[in-house]
Amino acid sequence: MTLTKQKIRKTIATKRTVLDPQWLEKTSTRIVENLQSLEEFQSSETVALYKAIGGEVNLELLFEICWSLGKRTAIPVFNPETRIYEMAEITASTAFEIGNYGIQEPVSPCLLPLSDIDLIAVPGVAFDPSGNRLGRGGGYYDRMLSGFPGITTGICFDFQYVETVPVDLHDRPVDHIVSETKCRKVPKER
Ligand SMILES: Nc1nc2c(c(=O)[nH]1)N(C=O)[C@@H](CNc1ccc(C(=O)N[C@@H](CCC(=O)O)C(=O)O)cc1)CN2
Ligand SMILES: Nc1ncnc2c1ncn2[C@@H]1O[C@H](COP(=O)(O)OP(=O)(O)OP(=O)(O)O)[C@@H](O)[C@H]1O
Repeated sequence: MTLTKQKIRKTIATKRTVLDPQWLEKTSTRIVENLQSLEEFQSSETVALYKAIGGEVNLELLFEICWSLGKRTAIPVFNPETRIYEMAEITASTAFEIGNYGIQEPVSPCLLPLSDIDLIAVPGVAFDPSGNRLGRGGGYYDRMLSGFPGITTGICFDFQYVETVPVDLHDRPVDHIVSETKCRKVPKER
């Protein structure tokens, strides 16, 4: 029997609340290193990252690394009119404020069309070997990714890599899953 989405969210959320901040930082650094070893990351000119909340892998280091490599970076920003997330460019001089769901967002977003983005680093509550992703439940990334032609890379700690994630029709699998121990390439559908 597959666990329901709600049940997996609860199990992982409990594990996330007890993470040691030092472990989280150290392990996030290893994940950032692993992500940099991906060929698709190396060849990307524009990458979308995220501003971490509640026990998520912290990608803060990666923004500066991207800029020093000449890559542009973006993060999701909430559009209150459409109630969907869009991508906005982030530079070293971007000013942030606390946005929707308590996540940092740029004060004056400079929107980037998804077609300008080569790779999206996707946060998740859990991922499975087929690249299926369980998110926080808003369906926001699912909606963004449904119109995205580029590479998607799931970002998680090993404890979030589970046997199976229940899938819905709208769920789009990611192309890779990067954790602290490895970069997993998701096998293409046969
Ligand atoms: N860092 C980060 N940015 C992101 C996402 C994400 O998962 N992580 N999103 C991914 O789509 C979008 C925001 N979606 C979100 C959806 C729900 C909740 C949330 O807190 N929901 C429940 C609690 C569930 C939980 O903690 O797991 C709540 O409202 O209380 C947060 C963000 C866009 N930006
Ligand atoms: N591409 C889409 N188009 C329309 N509705 C969608 C789409 N993707 C997801 N939804 C809706 O959003 C809701 C939440 O979906 P789901 O439980 O898969 O979220 P999630 O992937 O865990 O969340 P998130 O992507 O925000 O992290 C569902 O009611 C689903 O029907």
